[in-house]
Amino acid sequence: MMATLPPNVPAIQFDGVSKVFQGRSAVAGISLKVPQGSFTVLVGPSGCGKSTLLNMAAGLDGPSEGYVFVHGRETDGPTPGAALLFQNYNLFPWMTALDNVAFALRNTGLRWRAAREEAGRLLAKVGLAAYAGKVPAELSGGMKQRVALVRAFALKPRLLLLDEPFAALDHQTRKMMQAYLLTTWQDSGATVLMVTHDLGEALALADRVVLVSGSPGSVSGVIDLDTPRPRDASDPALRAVARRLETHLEAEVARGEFSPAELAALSRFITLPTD
Ligand SMILES: Nc1ncnc2c1ncn2[C@@H]1O[C@H](COP(=O)(O)OP(=O)(O)OP(=O)(O)O)[C@@H](O)[C@H]1O
Repeated sequence: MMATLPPNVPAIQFDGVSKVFQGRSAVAGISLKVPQGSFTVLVGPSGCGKSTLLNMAAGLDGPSEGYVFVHGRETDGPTPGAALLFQNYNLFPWMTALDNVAFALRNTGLRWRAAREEAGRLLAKVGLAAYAGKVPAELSGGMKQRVALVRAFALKPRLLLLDEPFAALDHQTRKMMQAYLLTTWQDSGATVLMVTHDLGEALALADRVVLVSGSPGSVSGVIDLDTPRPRDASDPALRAVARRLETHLEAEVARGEFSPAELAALSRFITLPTD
């Protein structure tokens, strides 16, 4: 069991963090606090260092300068209690979807039988009851991603690091997975740090949107959202935040931080879907 932290200690703190790869700076001078239990979303153009920040929070890589603290401790190797979800699933290829999830549940202390029952219930929640007995090679990319998210939550992480987890999903499945993520996060008390290229998704889910821009990347804006969820696209408070985001991004284009094509790709989503 992990010790309870005083509530004012951030789940993640980047303190003056820079990262250099082969002489090239990926991020520079990042100072950012991710509050415990928050849902924080990183948004920014391709190559500004969002995945680099997630990797450092996961303890898979260390900063070249500055400090990364997770749950009050400086990172030094894989972060205990953190689950990472990238786009490449990382499911065990020889195990069925059910056993991939049950295996994670076993790590939380359940016996196989109870773990399999619970895994079946969780897979049903994301529309995969009929696919529980399939191995990953028999599943579509979107299905594998759903299994991977269910498995990540089954580990009961204190910190969930998500790198564009829904990018490969169709609109309907994406909505379902966003709803699943939101309710599971609300029930778990975990901290979520998620990268997305979809501003509508950021507005629908986040407590806090962190804008990263430039090369090397740095934090160019932080927008807090406190409108209740599920969020309504016609809510004037949400509209106001969407406008602030748009204004911010337009200023970034004017400064050459984003290309107009990148802005167009981001803003495609800024109008919140109504369903
Ligand atoms: N292991 C590595 N070795 C060398 N360069 C790297 C490595 N990881 C990242 N980089 C470089 O660091 C910069 C930031 O990469 P990163 O993947 O963090 O950006 P990103 O914002 O997540 O991009 P995207 O939105 O396209 O996924 C890029 O220039 C990338 O090429």
